[in-house]
Amino acid sequence: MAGTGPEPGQGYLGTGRSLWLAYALLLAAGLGAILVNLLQVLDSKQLYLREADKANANLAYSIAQHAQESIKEADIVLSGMVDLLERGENSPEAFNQLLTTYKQRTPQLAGAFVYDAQGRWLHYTNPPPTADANNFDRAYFQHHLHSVSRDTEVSNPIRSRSTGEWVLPVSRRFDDRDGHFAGVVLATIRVDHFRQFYKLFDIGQQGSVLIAMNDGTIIYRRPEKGGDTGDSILGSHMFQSDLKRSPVGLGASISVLDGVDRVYAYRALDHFPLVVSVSLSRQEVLAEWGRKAVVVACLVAVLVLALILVGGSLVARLRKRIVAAQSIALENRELQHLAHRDSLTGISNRRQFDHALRTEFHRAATVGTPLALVMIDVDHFKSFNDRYGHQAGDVCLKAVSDVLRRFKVRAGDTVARYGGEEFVVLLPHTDPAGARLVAERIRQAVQEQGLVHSGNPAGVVTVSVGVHSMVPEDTEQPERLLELADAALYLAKSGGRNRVCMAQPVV
Ligand SMILES: Nc1nc2c(ncn2[C@@H]2O[C@H](COP(=O)(O)OP(=O)(O)OP(=O)(O)O)[C@@H](O)[C@H]2O)c(=O)[nH]1
Repeated sequence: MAGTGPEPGQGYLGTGRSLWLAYALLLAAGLGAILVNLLQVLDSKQLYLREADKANANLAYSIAQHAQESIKEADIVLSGMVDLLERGENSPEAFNQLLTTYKQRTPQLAGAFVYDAQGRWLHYTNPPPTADANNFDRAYFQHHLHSVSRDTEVSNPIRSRSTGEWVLPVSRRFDDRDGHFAGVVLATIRVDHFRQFYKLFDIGQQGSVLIAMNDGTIIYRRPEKGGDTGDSILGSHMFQSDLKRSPVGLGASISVLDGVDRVYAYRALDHFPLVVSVSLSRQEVLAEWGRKAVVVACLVAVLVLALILVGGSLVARLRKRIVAAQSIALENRELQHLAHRDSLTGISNRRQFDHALRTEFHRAATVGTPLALVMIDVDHFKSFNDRYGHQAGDVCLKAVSDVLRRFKVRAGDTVARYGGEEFVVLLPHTDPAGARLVAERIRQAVQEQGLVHSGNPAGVVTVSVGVHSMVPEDTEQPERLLELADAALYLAKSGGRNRVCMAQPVV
């Protein structure tokens, strides 16, 4: 009987594919979770770096403002001094008193000084180191001596000759009544002023704050280890690259001074030749991110592992169930097959034949095609059993069924054991002449097998065959065909056996 479900092999194949698909989905889910997490972790890293950039930029702005204000205040002092000197209205004592007042009101100032056209000390807040002290050699003095500009000059940091501390010189020239160079006024800003301000900021253990001249000379740098006042930082990435592109910006590089990898913000001052920068160590900026990333990575790994383990075990269980269901289905199919087979001969049994007969009878009635039934009965089989034994009788029945099997040429043909030593062959689309031909061939084939049967006048096993073919009417029942074929078989038996008889036409 043709099955309705997939073949067992196909079933396993389909199941195998589904399971592989399930495993692949599990793997994809795991990989997807890892990927999403990786992207999130990378994104949060950028967030930390952006936050650091923002903090650096704000701080750089603040210290640039601070530096600018500090120098402007010193410049206001210088403007006042130049004004008084050029008007020549004050006595030396009053002028010195004025300088002292300026210094007290401007705490960032280390001192305020006036030098004549030869560099000699005229007025000062701090006394000269020697009686003949002269500042003609100072860079700021030389600048004003050779420049007609009356602008403020901020020069590279120097060690004060009066106090010995590092100072940032802010200076202007003053002229005599004829407009000739008459000397230089100088206000010095303590480098310590910047140190005190910069130590207020939280820049971590390895961050840095820098104020430098725009030729790369360090005014002050925190941390102090690795870059002193007066040293040059011109080789840094900020001076070599960033500042050439833009006066304000962000950057990241490994420090040429201490080898620390930092992210920084820098800013050139608007009115003075100074640059400030604030930087944070990349390692410190990303430390918290790194810790969180490790925790998240561990959690994701555990989750993915759990997903794979739980999912894998579910898929494995599913696999077992499917395999079990398939083997049950296979067994059922085998049982079903066995239920329709005759256990001795392996051909269809009576039940299967009854089913086929009903099906084909109704089909023939519907379509209007002939349906033939050939009934075969072994002759003198009782005597065969008696002579050769029951087992030999079984062998004989199998041999007859083997012959019949050969005559099942069409898919719709049914060869069945009807009972005992009686067999049937159901032939759809077969008219009486065709059915008779098949019946005669069966009879001959059995005889030609030459199975010795001394109880049979023919000397070998023979069969009697009854045949009937009809185009069933809608009103008729399948039993009608059976009755007529059986009647034909009776005729064959009563007519001497080993022959084929057709059913007599019914009037
Ligand atoms: N060995 C064996 N014998 C069977 C089987 N089924 C039925 N028989 C025997 O078949 C014999 C049938 O005998 P009968 O009905 O008298 O028919 P017969 O001897 O063939 O005589 P005719 O049909 O008139 O030629 C009986 O002895 C049954 O026991 C079977 O499965 N195996």
